[in-house]
Amino acid sequence: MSDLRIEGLRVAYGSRRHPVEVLHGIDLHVGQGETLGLVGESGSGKTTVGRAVLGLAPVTGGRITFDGEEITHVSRRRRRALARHLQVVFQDPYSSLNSAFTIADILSEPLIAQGVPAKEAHSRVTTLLDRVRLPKSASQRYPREFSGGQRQRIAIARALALSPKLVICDEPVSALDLSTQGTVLELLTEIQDTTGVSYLFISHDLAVVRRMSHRVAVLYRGDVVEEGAAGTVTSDPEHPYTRRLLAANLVADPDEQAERRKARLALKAATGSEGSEAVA
Ligand SMILES: Nc1ncnc2c1ncn2[C@@H]1O[C@H](COP(=O)(O)OP(=O)(O)OP(=O)(O)O)[C@@H](O)[C@H]1O
Repeated sequence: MSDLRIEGLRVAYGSRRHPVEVLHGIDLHVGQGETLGLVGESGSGKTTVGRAVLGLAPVTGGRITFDGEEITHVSRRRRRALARHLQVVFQDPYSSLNSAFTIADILSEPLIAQGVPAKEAHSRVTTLLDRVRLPKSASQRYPREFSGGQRQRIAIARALALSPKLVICDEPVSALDLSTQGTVLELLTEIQDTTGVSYLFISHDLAVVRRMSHRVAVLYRGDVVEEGAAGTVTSDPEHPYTRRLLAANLVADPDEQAERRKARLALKAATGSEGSEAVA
């Protein structure tokens, strides 16, 4: 079973004296084998929702339950144990994999952290690589030897190592070119079909969310303004904000998008800004 419920979730950054609330009491539900797409413009709070589920955001109100257990605030020990069921794939496959380790080490590390003996963990690497359609020979290589799409497939393999019930996919294809995006999305769908894993699929791209999700929730400035079946929300939205989002997506020119993405990546490379953490 996999059942994630978010009820009245509030998150505030800043100091205790000067809190800045970025989620204003939102409700979301991700059922067994389901993909809930979470869409919204930059800064609407999407990543913060994922971080709150992983215990990485300052939650000030509401509750998060997973399979009936309240996980809003749990001990470090319990959080580590929960990592067995709750995993994450981040946007940036360049910084989410530790460049100092071989792929075999990267894929076996979550298993070892959960108490699987090293030898057995290493023996599972080939199966994991196979699942994301990478050859066995990849195991002795380093992240820098792979393309962006291949690295994202390695990140997906790592997230799957513990056979989690739910994976938070936070903009998992935004850093990839269009054809590579397709391959990675197809892979995520195939994995869901065979394993029954649930996804909380975060993206600013309504087209990607429409393709991946059973249901879609639209986040606007920290509030869920619309939620429903993916087809309905993305083709016949009720809320004016969703309509604007849809219009913006429809007029988006793929070449222009590619240019913007290139500029973002160049900026990231220059400033080293957008980091990401691994959750073992
Ligand atoms: N660690 C932090 N400290 C202070 N403010 C933060 C922090 N992380 C996020 N915020 C703020 O919270 C708001 C929501 O951010 P969040 O990253 O969740 O949005 P998002 O919808 O995922 O945006 P993007 O698509 O750009 O990643 C933004 O105003 C952001 O500036």
